[in-house]
Amino acid sequence: MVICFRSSDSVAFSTSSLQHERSFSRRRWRRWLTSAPHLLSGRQPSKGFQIKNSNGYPLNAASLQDGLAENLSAEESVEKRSKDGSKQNGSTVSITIVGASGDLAKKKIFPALFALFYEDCLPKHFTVFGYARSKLTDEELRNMISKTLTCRIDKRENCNDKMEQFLQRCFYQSGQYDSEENFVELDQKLREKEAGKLPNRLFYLSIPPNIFVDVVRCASHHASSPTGWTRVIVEKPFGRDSESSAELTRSLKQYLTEDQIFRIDHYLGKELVENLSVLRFSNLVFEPLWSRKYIRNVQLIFSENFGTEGRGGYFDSYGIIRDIMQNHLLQILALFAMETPVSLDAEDIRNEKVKVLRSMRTLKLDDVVVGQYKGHTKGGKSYPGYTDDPTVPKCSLTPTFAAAALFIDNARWDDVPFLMKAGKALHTRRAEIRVQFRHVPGNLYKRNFGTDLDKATNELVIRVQPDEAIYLKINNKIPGLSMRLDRSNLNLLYAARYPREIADAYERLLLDAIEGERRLFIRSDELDAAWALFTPVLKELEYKKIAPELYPYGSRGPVGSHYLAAKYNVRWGENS
Ligand SMILES: NC(=O)C1=CN([C@@H]2O[C@H](COP(=O)(O)OP(=O)(O)OC[C@H]3O[C@@H](n4cnc5c(N)ncnc54)[C@H](OP(=O)(O)O)[C@@H]3O)[C@@H](O)[C@H]2O)C=CC1
Ligand SMILES: O=C1O[C@H](COP(=O)(O)O)[C@@H](O)[C@H](O)[C@H]1O
Repeated sequence: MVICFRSSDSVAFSTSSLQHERSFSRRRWRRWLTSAPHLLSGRQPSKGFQIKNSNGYPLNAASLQDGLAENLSAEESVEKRSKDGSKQNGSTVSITIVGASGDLAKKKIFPALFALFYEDCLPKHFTVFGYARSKLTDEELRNMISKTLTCRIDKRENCNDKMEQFLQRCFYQSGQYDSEENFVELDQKLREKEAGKLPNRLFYLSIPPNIFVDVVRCASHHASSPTGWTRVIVEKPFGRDSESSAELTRSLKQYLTEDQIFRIDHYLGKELVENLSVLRFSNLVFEPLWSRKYIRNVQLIFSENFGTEGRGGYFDSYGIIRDIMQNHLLQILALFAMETPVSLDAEDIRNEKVKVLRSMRTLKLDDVVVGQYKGHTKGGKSYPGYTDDPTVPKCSLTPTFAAAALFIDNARWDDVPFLMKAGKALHTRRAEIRVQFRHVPGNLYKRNFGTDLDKATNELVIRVQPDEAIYLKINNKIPGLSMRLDRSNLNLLYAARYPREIADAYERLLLDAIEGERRLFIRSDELDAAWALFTPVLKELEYKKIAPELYPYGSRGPVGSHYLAAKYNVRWGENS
């Protein structure tokens, strides 16, 4: 039996307005109950055994018992807790991917839904709808997505059967994004498939941002669930600056409440980013060191070894700061630097993230370096420059690389540089967090390190991708009769420790959205704080027409980033 037991599994039993829905799926209840027979028998669990959600909260056993006391089966008990508590013939979830013909839908969303289906993590009754302007039949949609579905290396059993079963649950509706009529048609099709069950509806906006609001208007007027929940996943970019982001939020909130909006940042769904809080808050050896007292600097590094080919049209009006720094890297920074949340509830975590973001110093132009890749020939192969893309203006000043020094003006992080670096068309593909610790005061072994004491400091590296790993650089003695020191890694390499494929970030996030878990989605005040930090410098770069430093495709990026780091006595981590 495949057990769908993820690290973000959660039970929302809080009574706050944002959290009062019962977000725990029936299938997962059933599995937990099966794995905890004492709950059914009424026997006390053996010492040390406690059912918990992934956030570490004990399950509200009393609530479970309530249902059981009425002689309801576990499943019926959960059913009874469903939103309207009515005696409907079960509930169903319809997932509509708006922009189903697009790159993200094909590359990530359909494959993630299939992976969830394969793992038995989707509700028993679910339907997937593709919606876009392209004229496709159900069969054509199935054919299109079947090409992108894969089974994990270690999960191939019945793969073809499972794919077929999944595809049979996929349907297509062609329509315009601003046509009320077309959304009425979608609603009719959704109703048909929902077949009288309590309908819950999730819309995934996998479309260019200029049509978000049209879709939300039409969907909320004509295709939202009449009795169940309706949620909307919104893809980035959430605006270009503070004003446009606030405007987007205002427009969406004409039709949706904040708790219906799931702003996705897929980096928050990555395994090693999820693990950040676990590493920090559940290991005594780290949390006490997590401050200016012991940490010299923190580096957040993103690099890709390919350019913007094929996405130049989108990229040129955003650039790397908006594409990567303002969202992915800043979200990681907030999780890294936040104070201990009151609990692992979504609102408690997001409250702490907002506090960090609001304590940050607005970024200044002096603390930013921008670059743009140029064409390069290596080993007889030619790589195009950014402006060689026909969808990019020849005179574009859009940065494809940026480095920035950020500061958090609070007691914990006062004066600690948080250096960010993000770039396209660099020498390697990598995302990592590097924490460089201070020197050991009065180090007895300092003579053994020569003059460069920086080389002797500890460094913790959290490699988000590829080859997920957490390693700590330490000093040790080389075995032998002389006293010679060496640098070694205490290394948790995920591939060695957990020899199974790591789930894609979109799987975790889709499942969370289906279950109403908001912890990994961006709240509007977080977004405002993130834009407040970057908007002035983005405007200044554009207003002053700052020319980016050119760097060759496949290189390590502009040397300017090293000067920026040096200004704060920082050396970028190895290989970056
Ligand atoms: N692709 C990626 O890797 C990532 C994408 N995103 C975001 O996800 C969203 C979707 O991305 P992606 O799939 O790449 O986008 P696409 O450009 O592939 O667009 C998705 C679909 O939207 C429709 N569409 C495209 N352009 C227009 C237009 N100008 N007016 C109306 N409809 C249009 C097309 O469908 P049809 O013509 O059939 O209606 C297209 O298939 C975007 O917001 C993007 O920023 C975020 C992270 C990564
Ligand atoms: O959001 C984005 O992310 C991708 C990188 O995602 P990854 O999961 O492959 O690391 C990036 O290529 C793209 O430009 C950006 O919009």
